Amino acid sequence: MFIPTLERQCTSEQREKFLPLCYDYRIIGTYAQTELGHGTFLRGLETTAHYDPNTQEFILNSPTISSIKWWPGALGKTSTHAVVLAQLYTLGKCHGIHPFVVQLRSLDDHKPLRGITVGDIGPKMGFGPNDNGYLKLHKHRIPRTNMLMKYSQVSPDGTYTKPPRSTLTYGTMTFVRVLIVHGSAIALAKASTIAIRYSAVRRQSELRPGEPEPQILSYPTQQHKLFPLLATAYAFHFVQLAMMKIYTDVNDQINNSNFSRIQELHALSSGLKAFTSWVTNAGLEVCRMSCGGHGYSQASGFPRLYADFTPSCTYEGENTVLMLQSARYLVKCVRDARSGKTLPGTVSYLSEDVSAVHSGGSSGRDLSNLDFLISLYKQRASNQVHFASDKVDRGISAGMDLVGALNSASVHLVSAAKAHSHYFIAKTFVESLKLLKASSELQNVLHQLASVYVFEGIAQSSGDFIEDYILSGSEAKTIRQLAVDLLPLIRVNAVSLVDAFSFRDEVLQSVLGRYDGNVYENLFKWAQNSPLNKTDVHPSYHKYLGPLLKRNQSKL
Ligand SMILES: CCCCCCCC/C=C\CCCCCCCCCCCCCC(=O)SCCNC(=O)CCNC(=O)[C@H](O)C(C)(C)COP(=O)(O)OP(=O)(O)OC[C@H]1O[C@@H](n2cnc3c(N)ncnc32)[C@H](O)[C@@H]1OP(=O)(O)O
Ligand SMILES: Cc1cc2nc3c(=O)[nH]c(=O)nc-3n(C[C@H](O)[C@H](O)[C@H](O)COP(=O)(O)OP(=O)(O)OC[C@H]3O[C@@H](n4cnc5c(N)ncnc54)[C@H](O)[C@@H]3O)c2cc1C
Repeated sequence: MFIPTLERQCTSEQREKFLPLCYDYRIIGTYAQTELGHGTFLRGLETTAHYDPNTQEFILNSPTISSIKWWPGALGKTSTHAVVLAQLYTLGKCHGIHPFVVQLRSLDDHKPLRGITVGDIGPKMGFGPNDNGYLKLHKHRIPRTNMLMKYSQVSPDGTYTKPPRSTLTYGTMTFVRVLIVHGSAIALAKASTIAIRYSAVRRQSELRPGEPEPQILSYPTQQHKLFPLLATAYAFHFVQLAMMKIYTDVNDQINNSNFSRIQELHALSSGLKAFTSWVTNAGLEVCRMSCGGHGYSQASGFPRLYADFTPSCTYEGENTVLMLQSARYLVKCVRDARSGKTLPGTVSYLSEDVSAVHSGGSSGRDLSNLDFLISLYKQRASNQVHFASDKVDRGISAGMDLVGALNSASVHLVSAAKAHSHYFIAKTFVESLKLLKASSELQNVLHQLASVYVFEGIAQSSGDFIEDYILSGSEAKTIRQLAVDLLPLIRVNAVSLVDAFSFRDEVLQSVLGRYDGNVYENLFKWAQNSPLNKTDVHPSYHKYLGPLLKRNQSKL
């Protein structure tokens, strides 16, 4: 995050000064924004940067215990520099959060500089090798030119020039949220690879006396656990491509001082980061548990994969907070639509009349047609967004202010943002396949994946579709069955579909997911390397177990 921030927030002179040092690994930096007391509420950050016009320096301080920077990756022991987000004060006025480049450690002996106290925050659930750290600043002075001044400036006499948009400071977070969508796709693809390969190797139980034990991948329940997640990994792959394209386009516009789509990008990236990381987080556990006991071994690769992925739901914007950010924009879009304004692409459906025609019992509608089903996802999203928006309006009519009305409707707002994100993902998956140049055989296989993703997505949220009369109960049941009927067809290509992710064994780091499927021999070999097996009799025997046993044997 250090380099992307410099690339996005530096003036051209600052780029020339700092970026070569980064690219050549002459300095190593981190992004120090979160504090002990605040991670979400950025306007509440307490670190201060007071401008001293006499020396043309900023004086940085951590004024309270809660202002100590806390969590930044590689801050504890590795980074020589940091982008520090601090409240800017100049000529006696506070201008809010701004980014400053701060050198933390000497480039000669790596010791912390004067006014800098840094260290590691201690063991975490995962990311063991990463020294997430703390930073306490005490009257630490930096040159005026170390404030990143592409968008806002402080002149030598202390005069402040404000940015065209205050939220431009948040641009790096948007970029990383887009990367996390990619990270979700990768993590779920890895977990699917491990679980499906292992399920093809593992044989268990005797269905009928005398018959060989079947591969567990042949059980419909195992397929029902894993194949929708496999399809989701493919869906997220296409979504991250689409998300990165939108990000690049909007970022190019921003670089040309066109800020018209910055809100739409923030809302979409926030919703997709939250949606994909939540789904992936849960999916990793389903994949682990589908591998039985061996899934719980470090040898499976799942414990580390989960421990390293799960903070994706928290960092770079806690998921609930980001869903609320997305929903806040959607409510604004409903208002704009109702006042006749044209809405941008990813939200234009909110101005369409997508009112459902209740299907009743036998609808005669083609419930296997993906384009039709995507229109139902659209209906569901539109209904949820309008419902939540109306709730906000009712809150205001009841005398609440906007903040109060948004907060009171927040549970529904999160549901609406989830439905919006889900519609975007399902639509993007189906549309991406139409554009794919592939053989008819491959198109057929991918269509099966898109179908099981769309069917299962409705099955798992059928309440949304039934409550709003988008589907009847019997139609929802039919769609649920359509998903189950697809499973044996996907089974034929399941291993090939995970092999297609092309994870090398060294990257997958999983004995269960080895490409050669030689699991048992390698599990046994892996166990031999366990530290506990260095000696046949563990040293602790002589200190504890031996004396205990001998003492009790003498009583026999
Ligand atoms: C091109 C090169 C590509 C290279 C790709 C390489 C290949 C990659 C391969 C694989 C990828 C896998 C790897 C994936 C992992 C990536 C690494 C992950 C490591 C990350 C480590 C974690 C780092 C961190 O956690 S850094 C700290 C993160 N902190 C946050 O995110 C804080 C979250 N909180 C907030 O953002 C705030 O709540 C808030 C600012 C959103 C809201 O605060 P507020 O109350 O002050 O404001 P309001 O709600 O009133 O909003 C005000 C106003 O601002 C708008 N807004 C807010 N944020 C933004 C934004 N980001 N952009 C635009 N606009 C924003 C908001 O909408 C409001 O607008 P209004 O118009 O409504 O007023
Ligand atoms: C592994 C890891 C790496 C990190 N790396 C970095 C880094 O490099 N740099 C950096 O600056 N930070 C980093 N962070 C910090 C991270 O960005 C924050 O933890 C994150 O932004 C969440 O903020 P918080 O911890 O204050 O959670 P909080 O916001 O306190 O969240 C706690 C709960 O409060 C709820 N909540 C908060 N606000 C609202 C609201 N307005 N409405 C409804 N509910 C709300 C949340 O939904 C959540 O359930 C990292 C964190 C982790 C775990």
